[in-house]
Amino acid sequence: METVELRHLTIGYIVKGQQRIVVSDINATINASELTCLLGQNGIGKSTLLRTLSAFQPALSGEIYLDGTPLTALSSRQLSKKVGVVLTEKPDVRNMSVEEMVGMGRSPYTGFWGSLDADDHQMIDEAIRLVGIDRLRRRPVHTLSDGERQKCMIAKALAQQTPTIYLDEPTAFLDFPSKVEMMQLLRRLAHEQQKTIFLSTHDVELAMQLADRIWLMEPDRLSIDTPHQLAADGSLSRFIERPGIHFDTNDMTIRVARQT
Ligand SMILES: Nc1ncnc2c1ncn2[C@@H]1O[C@H](COP(=O)(O)OP(=O)(O)OP(=O)(O)O)[C@@H](O)[C@H]1O
Repeated sequence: METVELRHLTIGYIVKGQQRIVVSDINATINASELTCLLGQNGIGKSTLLRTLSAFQPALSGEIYLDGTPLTALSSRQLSKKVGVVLTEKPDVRNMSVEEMVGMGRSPYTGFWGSLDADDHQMIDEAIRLVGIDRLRRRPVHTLSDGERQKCMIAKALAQQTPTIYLDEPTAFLDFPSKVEMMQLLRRLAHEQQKTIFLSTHDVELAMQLADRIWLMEPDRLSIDTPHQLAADGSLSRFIERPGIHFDTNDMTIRVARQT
């Protein structure tokens, strides 16, 4: 069980020598055995947070602890055995098959050029089966559709067999049933394998139904609670409701008015 703890974490960028703070002083915990969904409007800082948690970019200040160990104390090899990451960047690969790409998830254990043993192959097969891309396994990754590639990159993170997985908009390109299946799979992995799963999404209705906990990022605050509690205290209405968009807090559904 791995728990992620953020202490006084300030995230953002250095632009022309000046700090550009995106979110300041985050104090929070991401729990193991839970699916946690990060919601917030465009440009609010979701990717920045995920990249900072994954050590792809430095925090401006504060600390991130992975099961009590500061993230900055871990080597990249140690980190790759603890945290699997699926970001939105397209992988820059040619002539690598889906099976080989998913196999790259095993590289923390085998080394980049290391050979895969029977256990590795079993984990690769299992990851491919779980995300439902068996028929794509021999296809070159650069020929996949956006949704197919997204599933492939999620399978790679699953093959990595880490206790923590961060995903930036993992359902963005998926068709509707695939979005549901992917979120259900990630929820199941959190519950059955005690994984810590933290993902950003714009699929608000799915997050409300399937997340154990929601992080709602807004310009002046970060609210963290169960979907029901965030509905009950008005946070989700504040985030969702606009003229012509109504959020029903009781059954947690969104209704959209026809304008004409
Ligand atoms: N390299 C960068 N340098 C400076 N500012 C950046 C950089 N990358 C992103 N930003 C800014 O940081 C803020 C947060 O961006 P981020 O990508 O984290 O938002 P997001 O919540 O993931 O948005 P979206 O839902 O649109 O993907 C935005 O104002 C963005 O313009």
